[in-house]
Amino acid sequence: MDPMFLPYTPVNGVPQESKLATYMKRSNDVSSTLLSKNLSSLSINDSITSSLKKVVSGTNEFVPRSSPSVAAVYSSTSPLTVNSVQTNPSPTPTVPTYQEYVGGTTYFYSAPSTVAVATGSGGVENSVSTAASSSGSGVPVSVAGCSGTLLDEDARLAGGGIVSSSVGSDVVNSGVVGAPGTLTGVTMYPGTPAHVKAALVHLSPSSSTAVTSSPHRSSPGALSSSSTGNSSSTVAATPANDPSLSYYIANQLRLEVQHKNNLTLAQPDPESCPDLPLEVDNYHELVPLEVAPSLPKQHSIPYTTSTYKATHIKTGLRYCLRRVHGFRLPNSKCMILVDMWKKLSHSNIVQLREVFTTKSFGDQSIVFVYDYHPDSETLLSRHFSTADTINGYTDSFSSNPNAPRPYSHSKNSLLRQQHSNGMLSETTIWSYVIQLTGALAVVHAAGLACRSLDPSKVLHTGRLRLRISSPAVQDVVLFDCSVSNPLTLIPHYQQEDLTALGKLVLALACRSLIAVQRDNLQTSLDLMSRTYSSDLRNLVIYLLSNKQVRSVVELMPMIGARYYSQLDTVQYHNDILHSELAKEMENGRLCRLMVKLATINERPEFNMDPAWSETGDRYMLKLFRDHVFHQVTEDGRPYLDMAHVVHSLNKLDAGTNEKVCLMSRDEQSVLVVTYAELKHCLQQSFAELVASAGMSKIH
Ligand SMILES: Nc1ncnc2c1ncn2[C@@H]1O[C@H](COP(=O)(O)OP(=O)(O)OP(=O)(O)O)[C@@H](O)[C@H]1O
Repeated sequence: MDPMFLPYTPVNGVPQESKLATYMKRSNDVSSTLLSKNLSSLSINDSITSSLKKVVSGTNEFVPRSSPSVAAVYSSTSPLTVNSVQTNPSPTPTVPTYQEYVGGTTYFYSAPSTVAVATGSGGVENSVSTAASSSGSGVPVSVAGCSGTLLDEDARLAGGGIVSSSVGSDVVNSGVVGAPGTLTGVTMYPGTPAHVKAALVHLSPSSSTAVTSSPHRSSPGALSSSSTGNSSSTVAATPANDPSLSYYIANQLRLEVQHKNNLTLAQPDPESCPDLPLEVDNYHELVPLEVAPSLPKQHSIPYTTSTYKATHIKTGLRYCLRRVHGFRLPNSKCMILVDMWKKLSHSNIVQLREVFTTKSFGDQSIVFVYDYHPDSETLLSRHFSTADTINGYTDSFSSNPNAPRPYSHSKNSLLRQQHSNGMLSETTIWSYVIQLTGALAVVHAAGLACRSLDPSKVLHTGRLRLRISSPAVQDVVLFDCSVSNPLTLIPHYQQEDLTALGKLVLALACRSLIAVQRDNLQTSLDLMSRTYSSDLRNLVIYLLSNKQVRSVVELMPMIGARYYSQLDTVQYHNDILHSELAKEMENGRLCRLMVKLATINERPEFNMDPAWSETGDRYMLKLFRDHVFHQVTEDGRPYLDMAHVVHSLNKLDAGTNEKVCLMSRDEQSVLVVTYAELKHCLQQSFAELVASAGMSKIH
């Protein structure tokens, strides 16, 4: 049986079942001197008035607003003026009370008898206005630990005020929600604001009943009243501000990220790749990133290569491993270049992490480890048709590149491929040019050369983002041992890079790999001029000319003002991502808060104390949890309002001085507490758990 519903046994005037008794026991420890000192300095009116001003003036917040209740009811009398005895001379007073937790002390105040029972749908405002008009009624009748503290069956029957009451089988409004004009510093959940209700009624008449219901604390009484049998949840939708739009990452971006996460987390399938080793050096969980080609591929290096996603054993991070089969490192001179590549970092280059040789694959292989970019695609597969995927930089016309061929054949093939692949926009091509020249500029400035700037070695990693992949492979695999200094050939390779870039741009403009074959160059340039600007043509001509020493820096003036539009696009996208990130950062913060609440609330046992989560500070947190998550409508259906949840958790996280009324599940007691105190309770309780778990800190 839930201890909440134990038979009534007054302890210091507080019903046992309210659990506030346990809370008060802690407060009893406070010395009487300290108590009287606290009491003399206590001025509820002041604090409430100030919080009232704050709330009324500053906010047109959605939920929850400060409710009237406590201060409105008890505003006109000194908190120390005990006159409840006048209203109820019984030794066990019959007026309802509320309690307030101030600086570690719980104060109990009587509700005015004139407030009486606020029943039905009108009860909310009735109770408030009545309470506000009853001067001299809101007085503390006792202090925690003092005898004569009130809250009993009679008081419950008397109802009203803050204390939610249940008379017979009637569901009685708790009278906690008030007219905005009578707001105090105490927060009670007021339900959906009037303007939203009106909007909802206007937009969807069928939902009006749902949103007009006042939310109530979950309570047995309330639940029993849902005899209509309608158990559906009520969702307080806010059409003007759809929560899914306002609280969470945009859908398209979410799908993108989710897809990338799925790929990142993909696990190896031992059946499809039985030969893959379980571990290679510091990496495991190898997943091939390319299907085995049916025909042997033409490579720019005379070795077979394979690409895998792998997980680092120690860090759990994912990497891309490029394995060159059957390669034996002739000497370690080329490692100078590897070290230079490892130090080079650019947003358009796939970062090289390390290079090692291994026999784990059953042969002598060399493995290049790169950053893993999920869902990336080579430009070859993205922009060139499958029929065209033989390496276009060799001759696809015949096995003999020197064999003569008719001009019309080449041109027709080009036109056919351009037509079937479709044209890329000039903006896209310039975007590619800007990114690739940016990468080349950094590589060349570092004294290196890419040596692999062809469509199969440029990755498209989403949203027009390019990265040059597989750096350093050629430097190692094609290393000429006869050269004493590996850096001497770099200027030559840099010139080759520029030629490769020219070919790539031309191929993209013609959407054909055969466009870059020597015999087709003129035709391709003509075709290109038909659609694209002369600037782009001049850029290609400059890159393909070999009469001069070219430099990537000289491409800048050709790109010109297009840099600005590229920069604008990138920054605009960055702004969007930032705002999405801000949303998710807030969600992460709330998630951490909820994790803390969940680890504390209803914890079955802690340090051999089964009641740990049910008493003291933790009890307040439990009531707060109910206040945030377990609101119900008048007829007992769940009342779901994301805004209320978010708002309440934010206040908890901020530890505001605003007060909130927390009601026990049996609706017999109400605890008035500030968010600051709740936050303190949360921190204390969680710190106890962390310490007990033997951990230093959890964020
Ligand atoms: N760093 C990386 N992160 C994620 N995926 C990658 C990475 N590098 C390559 N890939 C993916 O792995 C697959 C194979 O890449 P690879 O470079 O081997 O292309 P390829 O066309 O097969 O080249 P090659 O002709 O050299 O075999 C491609 O789909 C590519 O998108």
